[in-house]
Amino acid sequence: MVAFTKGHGTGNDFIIIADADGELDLSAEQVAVLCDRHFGIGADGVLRVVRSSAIPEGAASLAEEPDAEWFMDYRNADGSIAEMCGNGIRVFVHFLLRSGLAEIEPGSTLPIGTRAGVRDVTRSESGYQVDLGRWRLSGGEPLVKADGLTITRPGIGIDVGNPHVVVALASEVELASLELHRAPELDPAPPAGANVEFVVPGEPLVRDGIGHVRMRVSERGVGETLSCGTGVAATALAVRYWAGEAAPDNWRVEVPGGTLGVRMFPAEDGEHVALSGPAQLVFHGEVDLI
Ligand SMILES: N[C@@H](CCC[C@H](N)C(=O)O)C(=O)O
Repeated sequence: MVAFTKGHGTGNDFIIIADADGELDLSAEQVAVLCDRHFGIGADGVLRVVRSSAIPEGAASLAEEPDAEWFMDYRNADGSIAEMCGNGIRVFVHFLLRSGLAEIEPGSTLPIGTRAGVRDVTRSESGYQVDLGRWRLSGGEPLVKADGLTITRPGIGIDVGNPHVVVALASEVELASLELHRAPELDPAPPAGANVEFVVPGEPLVRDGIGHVRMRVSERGVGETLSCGTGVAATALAVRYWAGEAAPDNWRVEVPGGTLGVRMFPAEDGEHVALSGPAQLVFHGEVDLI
C-alpha cells in the first residue's frame, strides 16, 4: 500500500505521493489508473515528492541551486511527464509545509526542482506565489480547431517552462459553447504537443491598473481542467502582447475553478512571470498500486 494525499489549486487536482528517497518506480500505466476518476482515486495529475538527490533529473536542479532539496516529479493524468505545473507546485509546497518536510514562514521562499529548472515559491498569508522564470514566445501561430467553435482561429505559442497555445475568442458566448471533451487540433502541431487556452478579454480589459480575462483550458495529457496555472500565466502574457505597450503587468485570470494572479517583472536574465494563488489539501489515504 502507498500513502497519498489529495490536494488542489483552484480545482486543478493532484494525488501527492511522498517518496523522499526515490524508491517508487511509478509507471505511466500506474499513474493513469491512479488518476482515473472511475477506477482510481481521480485527479488531473500526480505529484511525486522526491529529494533532488534521489532522482536523476534532480542533479541539474542541485547544480542550479544547491538549496533545492525537493524535486516535483509531475505526471499528467495519462501518465505522461510534463516539465512544469503552476498549480501543482503551490500544492507541492503546501504539502511539504503541512507534512513537516520543509519549513517556510510567510514572506519567505523555497526553491523547488522541476524539469523546467528550479522555481522559487514564496509563501504569503493567502497562498503561494511561484516565479515561473523567463517566458518566451515559442514561435508560430498554429491554427486551432475545437468542437463548438464555428471557425478555425489562430493561436499564439508561449513557453513558460511548458508549451502553451493561447487563442483569443470573440465573446463569452463563444467561450461557453466550446466543447473540450476532445483535444483541440493544432496546425501545425507543436512537436511535443501543447496545452491550449481559450481566452476572452474582460470588459473593460483593465480595471484599476489590473488586466482581467476569463479563460478555459484543454491540458496536454489531461483534457479540460478547472484551472491550469502555467496556462493562466501564458494567457495573461498573450493578452498583454496583443494589447500592446500600454497594457499592465498585473493580471487577474478567471478560470472555471477560481481566480489566479499573474505578475510580469524584470529580472537579471530578462522578464519573468509569476503566478499566485491558493493551495489546499483535501484528504489522505492509502492505495494499492496495480
Ligand atoms: N495544470 C498544470 C500544467 C500541467 C502540465 C501540462 N498538462 C503539460 O503537459 O504541460 C498547471 O497548473 O500549470
